[in-house]
Amino acid sequence: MATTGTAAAPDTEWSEFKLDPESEFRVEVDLSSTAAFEVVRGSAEVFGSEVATRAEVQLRAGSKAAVFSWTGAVVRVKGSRAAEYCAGDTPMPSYLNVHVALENVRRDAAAFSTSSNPLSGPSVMIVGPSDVGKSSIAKILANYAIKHHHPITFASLDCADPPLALPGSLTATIISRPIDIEEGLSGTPSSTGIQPLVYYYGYIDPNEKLKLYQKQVSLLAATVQSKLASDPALRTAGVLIDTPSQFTENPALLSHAIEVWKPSVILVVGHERVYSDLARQFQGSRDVSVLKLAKSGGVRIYEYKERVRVTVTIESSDGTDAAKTDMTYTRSCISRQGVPTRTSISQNPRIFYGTTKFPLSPFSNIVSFNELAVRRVGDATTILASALPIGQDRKTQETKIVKVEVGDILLNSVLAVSHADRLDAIAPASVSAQLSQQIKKRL
Ligand SMILES: Nc1ncnc2c1ncn2[C@@H]1O[C@H](COP(=O)(O)OP(=O)(O)OP(=O)(O)O)[C@@H](O)[C@H]1O
Repeated sequence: MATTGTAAAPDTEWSEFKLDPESEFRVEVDLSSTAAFEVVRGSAEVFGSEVATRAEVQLRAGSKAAVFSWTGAVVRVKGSRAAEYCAGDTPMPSYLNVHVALENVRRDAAAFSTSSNPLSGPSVMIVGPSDVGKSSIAKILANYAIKHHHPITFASLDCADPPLALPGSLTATIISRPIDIEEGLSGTPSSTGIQPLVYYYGYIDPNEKLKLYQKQVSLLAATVQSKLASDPALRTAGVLIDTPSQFTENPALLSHAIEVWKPSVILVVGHERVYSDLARQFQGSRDVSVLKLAKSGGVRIYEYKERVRVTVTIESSDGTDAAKTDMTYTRSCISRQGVPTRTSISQNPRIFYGTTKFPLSPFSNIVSFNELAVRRVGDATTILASALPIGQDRKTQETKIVKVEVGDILLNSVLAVSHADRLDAIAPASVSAQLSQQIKKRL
């Protein structure tokens, strides 16, 4: 479909766009300022969340959005935009087909489940390289499930960009309301009142401490599965599992996650080789279906330069504009530049102060160091393999619990607050999702 819209207007004025049925309006906001859009007529959605008519939706600096309409709509936009256009060629019909198939499985699971033979809904793992729209597809499928009144479990194994916690975390949550368009999952209250489940891995690349990462993935899977087993509504709705791009590069990561999560559907987005490997592996299987999904043309890979500019903004932030900056860019920038993760985390005010719509009120809670027991998972010292005790290898060091002497070593560090009730249970325990302590302020 040809691009339609009004001629370039000043940032403060609305520009109107007419959307044909099954087309979407894509907008990329400038890195330095914000924008807003409104659905004037018709019905439209953003990643499956319906947009109210005549309600202004704010878009953060550097963010991208796709306003999709099944039946046609008129949208208008204002603010600083780097790009905007309408596209008629979208993979949304194929995403809807997947949803319909998942919905059939949910319906059958609910209809034929008995106490002696409890049936489960689909467990869907989404796999693909970086920037192909995996998280967006997970959101679309979650929102569509919620439209059918299914509270659904949403797990993210993407430790670089977890939707609900600090980078370095693996998370799972139950969502029963449409995902907030402006704030994402972190701005979507769970009407079930259940806190998100967070396991802290502490690095943004799963390969950095492979054994530790796999251990945390297994723990998250086991906890989610036991929750689903005890709750028929959640079990029949199933689970959506978003994964990091490294799963397409390191087969050990992918096969381990498949082993512990036991997905019934694997959606492969934008990666032929992984799709054909998995399709071959599960050929003829009645338990696992492997499907290939097309990447949306709207998902654009960020240029290295763009990512660097955003990081600079965050690091010199005073809590205003940078507070609205999307972590997606930060994360990629950190990994590319080799900047220590914790520096950028502690200097990103959004994590501690929230956003304009959902402000947080962090507070200091003075605790004597004598009352704190600080432990690090993994031995930071690099010991020669030949110097390790017999039967131990470097991998076992990655999950070792090491005592940390409180002091300067914690400067600029963010600590996870463990739910463990005993020190020797720290490793298998989840951590608090309500992390609002900035240790450096107290040192
Ligand atoms: N159809 C679309 N039109 C415009 N932008 C889109 C579209 N789909 C996704 N995006 C945007 O593209 C960016 C990348 O999408 P997303 O985070 O879903 O990809 P991903 O594969 O999960 O990335 P990563 O592996 O790096 O976490 C996001 O900013 C998202 O808002």
